[in-house]
Amino acid sequence: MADKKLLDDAKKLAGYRAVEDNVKNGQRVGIGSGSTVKYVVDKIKELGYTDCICVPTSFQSRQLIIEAGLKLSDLSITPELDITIDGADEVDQHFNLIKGGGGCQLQEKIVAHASKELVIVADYSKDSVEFGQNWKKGIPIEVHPMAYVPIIKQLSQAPFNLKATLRMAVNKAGPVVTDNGNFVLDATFQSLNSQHEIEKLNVQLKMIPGVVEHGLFINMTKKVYFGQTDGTIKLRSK
Ligand SMILES: O=C[C@H](O)[C@H](O)[C@H](O)COP(=O)(O)O
Repeated sequence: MADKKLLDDAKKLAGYRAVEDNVKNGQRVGIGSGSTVKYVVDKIKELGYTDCICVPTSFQSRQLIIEAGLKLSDLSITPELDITIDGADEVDQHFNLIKGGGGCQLQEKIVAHASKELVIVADYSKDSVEFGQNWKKGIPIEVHPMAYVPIIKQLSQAPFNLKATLRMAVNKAGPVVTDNGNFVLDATFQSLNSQHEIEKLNVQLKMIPGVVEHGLFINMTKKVYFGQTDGTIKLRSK
């Protein structure tokens, strides 16, 4: 298992640099969720960008914005954003993202879609060549609670052939309940070999009644900052 301090330092590098390179004071900024995004908010605060209007993607990121004393908004007040900076659980060579390890995929995708640009910040462990190479927990799928059993069944069959399990809470009895009151399934797969297959799955999952959103983010980002163990940053862009 990767050293926690190394990972944390790498997250910080990526989060800080992404803000320095991409955010200007006064912009409308979507704030992603997860442990890496904390450093994004820290840097916006440190730079004194108090005119930035920040739209959160979860309860956690809302708290980060409030605690940093930054301007909080939402999509009903600020429906168009200049940029969103968010983390990811995996980024492959084609910039396919797996997100939702923290259960925030629904609001994250909505906010990213409302943004002109999505910039991803991550530590080196998220950097993959092949899809699913590093992230073994499967694709997070947010579902309406009443539908979770039929959806698990449907996912196990063709054309999906996914093995989905209900994500269970750690310090609470029962399932994880998202910020939107839904459940999360984690769907592992045997092989998703081509970009075509991944893109097909991206659409097919959304067609299942009861699936609210999923953690595949395809064709949504062109810029990813990976913090490295040696204190450098690997920037991948297209
Ligand atoms: O649901 C959580 C989000 O998609 C996160 O952005 C993702 O899990 C990455 O989180 P972290 O920065 O903690 O690795």
